[in-house]
Amino acid sequence: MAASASSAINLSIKPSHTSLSWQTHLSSTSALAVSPLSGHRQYPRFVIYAVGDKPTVLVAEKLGEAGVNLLKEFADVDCSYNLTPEELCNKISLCDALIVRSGTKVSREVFESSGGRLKVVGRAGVGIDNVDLAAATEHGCLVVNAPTANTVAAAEHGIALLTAMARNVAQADASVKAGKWLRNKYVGVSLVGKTLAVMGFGKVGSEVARRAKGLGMHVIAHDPYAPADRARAIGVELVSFDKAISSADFISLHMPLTPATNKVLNDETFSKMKKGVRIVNVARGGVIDEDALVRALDAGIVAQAALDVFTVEPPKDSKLVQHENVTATPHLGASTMEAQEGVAIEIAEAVVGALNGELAATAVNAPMVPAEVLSELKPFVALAEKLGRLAVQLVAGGSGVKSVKVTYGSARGPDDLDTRLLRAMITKGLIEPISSSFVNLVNADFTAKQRGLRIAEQRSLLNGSPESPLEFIQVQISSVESKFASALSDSGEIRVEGRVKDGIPHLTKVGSFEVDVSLEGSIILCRQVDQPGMIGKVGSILSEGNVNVSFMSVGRVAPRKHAVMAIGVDDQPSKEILKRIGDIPAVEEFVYLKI
Ligand SMILES: NC(=O)c1ccc[n+]([C@@H]2O[C@H](COP(=O)([O-])OP(=O)(O)OC[C@H]3O[C@@H](n4cnc5c(N)ncnc54)[C@H](O)[C@@H]3O)[C@@H](O)[C@H]2O)c1
Ligand SMILES: O=C(O)[C@H](O)COP(=O)(O)O
Repeated sequence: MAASASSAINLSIKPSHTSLSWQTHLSSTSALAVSPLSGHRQYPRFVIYAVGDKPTVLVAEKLGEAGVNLLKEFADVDCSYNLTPEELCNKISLCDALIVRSGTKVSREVFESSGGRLKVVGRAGVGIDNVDLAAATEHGCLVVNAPTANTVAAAEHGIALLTAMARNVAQADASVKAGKWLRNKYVGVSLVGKTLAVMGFGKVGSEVARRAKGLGMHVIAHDPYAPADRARAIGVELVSFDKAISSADFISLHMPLTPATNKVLNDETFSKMKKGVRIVNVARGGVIDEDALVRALDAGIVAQAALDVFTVEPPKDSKLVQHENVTATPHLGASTMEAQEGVAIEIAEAVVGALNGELAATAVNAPMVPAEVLSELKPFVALAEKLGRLAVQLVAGGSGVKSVKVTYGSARGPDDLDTRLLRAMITKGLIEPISSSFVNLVNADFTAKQRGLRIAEQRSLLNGSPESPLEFIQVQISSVESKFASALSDSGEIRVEGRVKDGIPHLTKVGSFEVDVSLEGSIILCRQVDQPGMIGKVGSILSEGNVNVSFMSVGRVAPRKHAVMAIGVDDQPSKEILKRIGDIPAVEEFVYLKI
C-alpha cells in the first residue's frame, strides 16, 4: 500500500450546523455548549431527559426555603429528612441529584445503589468529608459544594466560642440557672495582647484572624498553602506548625479534614503547647485526637476547649463533652438564618446548573476549566470526541485498544493549552462506542485507567498564530489491526487527524491520506484505484439508495495510483447499497463509520 504524503481535493462543501443550544435536552454524543442565554459555562452534557421530563432532586437535610423554591422551578423536589442509610440507598435510584449538609454520609453504597442515575451531589456547605469523592468520581457523579455563603457565620461562631470560653459564659450561665452565684469561680482571661494561632488560613481562618485583630490579639497563622501576601494584607504572620502551636495562648482550627490533618492535635503536639493554652475548633472534629485532648485537659496543658465539631456527631457518652473545661455546641458554625439562605441558594444554583450540563464553578471532583478557555475550546471539544469515535471504529474486532497517542498541533506554548477537557472527550469517544460505560469529564481518566487504556498526549509546536488554541488534533491507536488498512500510518498505527474549519470539526487525514470531510452524520471511507468515473459511480449508487451526500473528498498518493475517498452521508446506507459500493471493481476496501 502506498503511504506517502497526499493531497486533498474538495469536491463539494455543504456545511450543516448542529446547534449547541443550552436547552437542548440531550444527545448521546455530548457537546460542549456555552449558554447563549446566561453565558454560563457548560460542559459535556451528561444528563438525558426527554423534553418535558423533570429531574428529581432529593433534599436529605433541611435546606433554606429560597433554595428549595429555586430547585422546584426546575425539578421535582423530594424533601425527606432523617433517612437511615438503607432508606437513602433505596430512594437514590429514583433521583438525579442529592443535596445534603454535614449530617448525611454519602457513601460508596449510595453511588452503587443509584444505578447510574445520580448525576450530582450538592453539599450545602463547605466540608465534603461526608461524601465519598472517589466513589462519586468512579460513578461519573459530579460533586458540588457551596463554599462561600457560610464563611462569615463560621468565623463569627469561632469568635463567639473564643470570647465565651475566655469568660466562662456557658459554665457561668448554667450555674446561675442552677441557683448559684459563683463570682470567684468564673474569673476569665483577657484576649487583648494574647497570641492567637489560626491553623488553616483559608476563608474562615482569615475572617477569624481579621476579627481577632479587632479584639487586640496578636495573630499568627499556619497554612502551608496560603499566599503570604493575603496574610500580610491582614497583618498576620505565617509561621511553621511547631512555632504556631508552641507560641500560642489560643489556637483556632480552620483547616479541612484530610489525611494530613487527621488527629493533627494529638499527645505529641499537645506536649509542645504552652501550658494553659485554649483551643477552639469550628473546623472538623477529626483534626483533634479527642482522647488525647481529654488527657491534655486533665493535665492542665489545655486550660479550656470550645468545640463545635466532633469526630462522631452527635458525640455519644463523650468524656470530652462532659469535661467541665469544655464548651460544646452542636455543629452550629453555619447555622445563621443568613448563612442558611445563602448556602441554600448557592447549592440550588450549582445543582440546577450541573443538571443543565453547566460546568459548576464549585465542582469538587472535576477539573475547573475557566470560562474563557471553555469558550475557545468549544469546537475542538466536539472534534476531540468525534476523532476518538472514528478511530475506535477503525479497529478490527478482537484487537483490544490499550495505547493511544494524541498529538495537539498548536502554536501555543505548553502552559497555554489546557488539554484535560480534550483528553476527556477523546476518551469518551474511544470508550463509549465499544462499551456500556458512560464517560464524562468527571470519570474520563478513571474509566480509561480502569480499562487499561493509556492515553499519552504530546504537543507539536507550530509556527502559526497562537490566537487559535489549536491547529489540529491527531489520534493514533497503536498495536491494533484495522478494518480499513489505509487508516494505518507508516509506523502501523491507526491514525486520524482533524481540524476545525468555520467552527465545524473536519476529518483531514486518514492514515497517510489527506482528506477533508465534515465530521457530521456518518462517513464512508473508500480506497480505490485512482481512475476517472469513481466519484460518479459511488455517488450514483448512494443516490439510488436515497442516501444524501453531505461532503466528498478524495486524497491520493499520486495520479492513477491509490486514492482514499471520504464521503459524508446524512442517511444510513442499506447493506445492499454498501455491498454495491464494495463490488465496484476499482474499490479495494471501504468502511462505513457512524460519528
Ligand atoms: N462548624 C461549621 O459549621 C463550619 C462552617 C464552615 C466551615 N467549616 C469547616 O471549616 C474548615 C475551613 O473552611 P473554609 O471555608 O475556610 O475552607 P478553605 O478551603 O477556604 O480553607 C482551608 C484552609 O486550610 C488550609 N490547609 C489545608 N491543609 C492544611 C494543613 N495541613 N495545615 C494547615 N492548613 C491547611 C488550606 O490551605 C486552606 O487555606 C473546613 O473544615 C470546613 O468544613 C465548618
Ligand atoms: O462544612 C461546612 O460547611 C459546615 O461544617 C457546615 O455544615 P452544616 O451544613 O451541616 O451546618
